[in-house]
Amino acid sequence: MSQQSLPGLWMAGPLAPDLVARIEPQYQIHRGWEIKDVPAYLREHGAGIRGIATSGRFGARRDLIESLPALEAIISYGVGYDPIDIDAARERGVVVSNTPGVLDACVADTALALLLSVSRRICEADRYVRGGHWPLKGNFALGHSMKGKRCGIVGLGGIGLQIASRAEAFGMTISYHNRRARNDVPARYDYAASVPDLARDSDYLVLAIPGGNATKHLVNAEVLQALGADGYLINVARGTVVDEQALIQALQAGTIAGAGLDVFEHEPEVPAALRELDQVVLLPHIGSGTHETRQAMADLFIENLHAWFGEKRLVTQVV
Ligand SMILES: NC(=O)C1=CN([C@@H]2O[C@H](COP(=O)(O)OP(=O)(O)OC[C@H]3O[C@@H](n4cnc5c(N)ncnc54)[C@H](O)[C@@H]3O)[C@@H](O)[C@H]2O)C=CC1
Ligand SMILES: O=C(O)C(=O)COP(=O)(O)O
Repeated sequence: MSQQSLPGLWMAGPLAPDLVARIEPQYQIHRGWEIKDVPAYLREHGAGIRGIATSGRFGARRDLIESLPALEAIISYGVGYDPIDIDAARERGVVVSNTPGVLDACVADTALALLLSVSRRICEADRYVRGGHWPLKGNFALGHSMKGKRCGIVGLGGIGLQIASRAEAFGMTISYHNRRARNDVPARYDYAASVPDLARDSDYLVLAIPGGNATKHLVNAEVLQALGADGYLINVARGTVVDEQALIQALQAGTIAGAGLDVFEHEPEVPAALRELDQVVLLPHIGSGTHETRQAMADLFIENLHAWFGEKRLVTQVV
């Protein structure tokens, strides 16, 4: 096939090089982030662009979706699709896929790593040894045991359920908040009708809910107050779910005990006020960041891509 007759793909940002190398022979890739004059480029090439290849980071805005007349499908890498304008896609009859399921275990592992780190003060203790404080100041301060503590999960979906089973293995009890109670989860998981209610009854409030407008600042000053001075916040969801300024104030005032955060409101920028706090563990959005999981995500992304352009179907369809 000549390059011209391959399906055209608008790539919204630099996806993993090995993924791009795998699809490059079968698609004509337009590297959107490298194009200076997008309107002029689209006037010339737009008619051949049938797909957008993107991720939960790069998204797909309404203006891009509306400016591609031949667009059929948005294929996204990652499960979260909050920066993809789903309404715009639906209005245009454009289908959207993501990569759910294959990353659940990995992201749940990250959540548990954060739970352990804040409870046992692992990162602080590491800094204590490296800083040469041990011989001078003696034994390090005590942490908290996770056994017997209450783990409240906001968003009991694919990732949330894997967090629940791991937390149970550490001897924790599980409660959760979703829009509705689930009847397909263990009956011992208590349902809380609101996030403040869940926070009030939790020692650890763990966020595993989608981002976007519907969940923006769901965790605010009221929720943090409800979590209380002995409570910890763990966020492996999206930075936008938490009012970051309210979180900083709660941590500085000791309204909550600490936080473990993989995601931030304006990542990769992380407020200096958070970086200064010892009781906070900060990760650079590595929830799904293992070789194995990224490979599985790339495989599912490519399955969706080929399924759409080969058979007009998607394996994991959002809309
Ligand atoms: N830190 C990281 O690297 C990663 C973060 N994520 C984030 O985790 C999120 C969850 O992923 P999955 O578990 O695969 O999704 P999922 O769709 O399986 O689960 C989400 C759960 O949240 C619930 N929910 C959705 N909106 C809600 C609302 N407004 N109020 C209450 N409950 C609500 C749903 O009913 C569902 O049970 C993703 O959307 C993504 O933003 C996902 C992968 C990696
Ligand atoms: O799948 C998701 O939603 C993710 O957050 C995955 O992380 P990434 O954006 O691929 O680093």
